[in-house]
Amino acid sequence: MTLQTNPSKTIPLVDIRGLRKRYGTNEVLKGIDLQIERREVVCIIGKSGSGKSTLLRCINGLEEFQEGVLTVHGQALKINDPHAMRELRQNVGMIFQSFNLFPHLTVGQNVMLAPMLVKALPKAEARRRAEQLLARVGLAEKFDHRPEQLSGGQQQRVAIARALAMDPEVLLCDEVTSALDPELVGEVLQVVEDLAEQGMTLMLVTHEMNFARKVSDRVVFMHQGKVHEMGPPEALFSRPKTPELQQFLSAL
Ligand SMILES: Nc1ncnc2c1ncn2[C@@H]1O[C@H](COP(=O)(O)OP(=O)(O)OP(=O)(O)O)[C@@H](O)[C@H]1O
Repeated sequence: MTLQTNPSKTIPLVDIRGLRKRYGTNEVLKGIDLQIERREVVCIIGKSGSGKSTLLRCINGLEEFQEGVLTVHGQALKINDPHAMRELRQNVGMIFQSFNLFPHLTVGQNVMLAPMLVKALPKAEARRRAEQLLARVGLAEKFDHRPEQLSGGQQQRVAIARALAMDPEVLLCDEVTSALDPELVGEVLQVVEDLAEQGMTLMLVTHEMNFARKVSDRVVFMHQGKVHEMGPPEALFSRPKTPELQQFLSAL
């Protein structure tokens, strides 16, 4: 009898091995090894300049890297292969600090655009999906509004709906509340928390430590371009092992 294995059970959704990235002579990622399982919520923390954003940008192909292997859903990221990169971008959603909505389109059109252009989804279907997603982020009634008529928190929730419209396997969030007024942070974090509870695989770069503690399955502390320490949030925040993490946490 041959033993059948289920590849989706054995291969991490995101698999990063020996990743090195340089800007000129400045090595920003110095050999990252990190595996993210399906449905896992991983928060990445660390000082400014430790390479957190660069790591996320490598995962969705926005940045080239010089060494290492990065696979998503078992497919290796090949920056020079446009077909492979198109597939990757469908599997990996990303939300940035700035919302980057198209100002001349309505909220609904912003959410419908990529599925129609990239996935060739018929307009009626794209509309139905956009309506569902906007309802999911609590903005059903804003479908025909322009982005400028929305608060920053609402615009970020539209950006989340737009990323979800491509049905990504994993969603990368890069400091999604950093550009918001403090009173608008909570509504966006709540949407992200809901996604986590619904089983979305998430990688979040965040400075919101309470949030990281609450939603993460695992927290990764980056320091000088390396994964310096990682573990479950209780252990990492309450019993940091390295002086660098102790220092980082005590400076907050
Ligand atoms: N496009 C670029 N060109 C040259 N250097 C860059 C570029 N982007 C980032 N860097 C450098 O790479 C290093 C890591 O930057 P990165 O933005 O990944 O850090 P970070 O941990 O996300 O910081 P922050 O918390 O401030 O966003 C920094 O030294 C930064 O100056």
